[in-house]
Amino acid sequence: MIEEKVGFIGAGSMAEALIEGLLEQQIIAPDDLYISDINKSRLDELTAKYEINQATTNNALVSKADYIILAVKPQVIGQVLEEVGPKITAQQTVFSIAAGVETNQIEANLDQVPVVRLMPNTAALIGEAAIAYSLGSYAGKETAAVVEELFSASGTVTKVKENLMDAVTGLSGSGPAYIYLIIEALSDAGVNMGLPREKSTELTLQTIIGAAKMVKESDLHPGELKDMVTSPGGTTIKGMQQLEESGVRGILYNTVEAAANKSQELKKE
Ligand SMILES: NC(=O)C1=CN([C@@H]2O[C@H](COP(=O)(O)OP(=O)(O)OC[C@H]3O[C@@H](n4cnc5c(N)ncnc54)[C@H](OP(=O)(O)O)[C@@H]3O)[C@@H](O)[C@H]2O)C=CC1
Ligand SMILES: O=C(O)[C@@H]1CCC=N1
Repeated sequence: MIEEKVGFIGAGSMAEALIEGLLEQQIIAPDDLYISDINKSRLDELTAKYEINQATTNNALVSKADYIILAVKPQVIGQVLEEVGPKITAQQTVFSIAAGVETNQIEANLDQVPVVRLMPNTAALIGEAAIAYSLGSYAGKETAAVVEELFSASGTVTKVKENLMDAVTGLSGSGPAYIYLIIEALSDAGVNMGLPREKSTELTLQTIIGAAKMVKESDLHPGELKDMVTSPGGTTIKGMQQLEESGVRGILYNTVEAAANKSQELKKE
């Protein structure tokens, strides 16, 4: 367990996923975790649920935490930084999980403080997040080690150049939602063909988990694995024809591009 104190400004769904990951994996003791939020009922809910500390103001949290995680919406990051920036010292580290917000925008409100831009996803709740990060101008190897220490139990952690963070956001930050839609649609499709809902969802889930594990563990290209499923003149290739005719590849390109572009735009909002 780490000795440092961690504070979340913003107690929304992503903060909760990270908090649950940190506690579940025993990275930090509940007594060393602080949260603040303008929504008092949400704050009460999370502090009661996880038995963590509630800070009455964002600045009260800053006075307690070694690592400060900005988990508010991108649109309010500027106002939060104006409020807390003057109180943060170079002995602390600021993490921002806000989509689109660049480290230099954050550094502009701070005095030579190490800053980490982090893009997790909600699977942190179960230790299965895809997490990417980039470092600001005052963050070096020591800060990178802190990122690993804090978040590697919440999923995979990978460092990328900051100019790739919008792409990461469009792919893996938003990605769980795309997959949930696919799971729901496949389950519906099974029901449409007569399967009971429970069976259809169970079969859908295991198919997705199995296929993902095959790609991860077999070292084979997804195309080769697809070829192994498609018997000549069989059922799979007929299904594939439908997928290709629907333009599913282009739809996925466009989906990630649209989300990444939105991430780019958020920095200006
Ligand atoms: N959800 C996700 O899957 C992911 C989200 N992110 C990023 O995480 C951040 C949070 O997203 P998410 O958890 O979905 O959003 P939420 O809206 O669920 O959480 C944000 C919380 O911050 C509160 N808040 C607003 N203003 C302030 C303030 N001035 N001081 C303190 N708290 C405040 C909000 O209260 P109120 O609701 O009353 O405004 C809300 O409870 C965003 O920047 C997003 O880009 C990154 C990766 C994945
Ligand atoms: O939808 C959003 O803006 C956030 C960022 C990535 C996932 N959720």
